[in-house]
Amino acid sequence: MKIGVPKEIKTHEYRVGLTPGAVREYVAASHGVVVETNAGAGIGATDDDYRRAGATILDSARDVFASSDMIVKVKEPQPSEWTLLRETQILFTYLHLAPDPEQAKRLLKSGCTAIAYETVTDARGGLPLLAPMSEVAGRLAIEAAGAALRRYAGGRGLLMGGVPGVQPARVVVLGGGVVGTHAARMAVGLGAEVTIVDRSIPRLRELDELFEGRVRTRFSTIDVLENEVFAADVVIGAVLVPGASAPKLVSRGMLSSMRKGAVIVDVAIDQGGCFETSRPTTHADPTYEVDGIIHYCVANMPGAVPLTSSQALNNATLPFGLAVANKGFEAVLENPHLRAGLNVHRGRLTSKAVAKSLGLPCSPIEQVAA
Ligand SMILES: NC(=O)C1=CN([C@@H]2O[C@H](COP(=O)(O)OP(=O)(O)OC[C@H]3O[C@@H](n4cnc5c(N)ncnc54)[C@H](O)[C@@H]3O)[C@@H](O)[C@H]2O)C=CC1
Ligand SMILES: CC(=O)C(=O)O
Ligand SMILES: [Mg+2]
Repeated sequence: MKIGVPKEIKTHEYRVGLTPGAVREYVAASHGVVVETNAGAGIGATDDDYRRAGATILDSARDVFASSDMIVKVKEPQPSEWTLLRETQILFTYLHLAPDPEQAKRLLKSGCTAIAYETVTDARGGLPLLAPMSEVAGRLAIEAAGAALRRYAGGRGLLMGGVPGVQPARVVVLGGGVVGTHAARMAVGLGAEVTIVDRSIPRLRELDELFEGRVRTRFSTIDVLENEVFAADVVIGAVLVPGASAPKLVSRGMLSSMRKGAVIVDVAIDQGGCFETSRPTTHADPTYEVDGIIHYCVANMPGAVPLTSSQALNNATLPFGLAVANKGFEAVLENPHLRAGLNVHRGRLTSKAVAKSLGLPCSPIEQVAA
């Protein structure tokens, strides 16, 4: 199969779909790889590095899309890429379609087969292609919150861990999955007072054991959410219902009862965000203020640390990408975890959660594969 890697063009997105090391693996498995010139610039990989790995360098995204059976990317296609996608082409990337009807419409119209990293599953019930970026984003969330808490940035003027004799920041993490756990680890490490709110009691038990009493865990109810959010200096939004739009846990009305200068980092923004007042921002202009509360809602946080992120992402995507390259759509049909990743096929939506969030019909895979 011919695999194509265009350069990422989302604002300040420096990751790359395939690293030179991953290209070697595809080439070793007898696949051809074409890479857009400068696609690896963000991780310091030159065109020559890709040539040495066995890739052919092409001058434009148009050429890459035109000559590939499968496109491996990082972020959802941007408007200029929509028209380059072809019928029967496989697209393997993050999509986050639930809160993005325009993207869904374009993918359906293209006739392509789109596998979304964020809904591919594993045998343990996890999301193996989302997890590495959630690890990165969770850790970055605390760095972002620390910067936004500074007075000149509009924040409360608080040091995350305080100093001896002074109250540290109160950090409340909504959702104790991968993002939430990694955010909590960073916040605990800095000396903050950390509470994790989740609606899964088994998960709260695991977190209690993992952190050995260094975080408070709370079961998510309206009362608990209000009490915790109103007393917080930092709230991290890290909930996920796979494939679906994020539940709105914090309304605009609640902001007026929060501490002025408190910081919201809505990591779940790629699924629409869990604060009513969240809207996607970019690394170029990451924060804005509503009712005295600083909002940070960057939808591609890991793009800021592309060396770490591209490596971690490629480690996770490689076995799945190779399976598709080796077997084509048959790989999706025979592997339930890749099947969970299939969002769009030949003009139909195949993910129940995505279709429900978009209010569109869902076609089971048996129908679309026929
Ligand atoms: N902005 C960015 O750059 C990035 C965003 N993300 C996003 O971060 C979000 C979280 O991802 P993960 O941590 O990997 O998900 P996860 O599935 O590991 O964890 C989600 C947690 O949310 C909990 N939850 C669900 N509904 C809840 C509710 N109503 N109240 C309380 N808890 C609830 C679940 O029980 C689960 O523990 C996703 O939307 C993901 O796409 C991930 C990476 C980068
Ligand atoms: C998960 C995701 O959306 C990202 O890494 O940008
Ligand atoms: Mg995203």
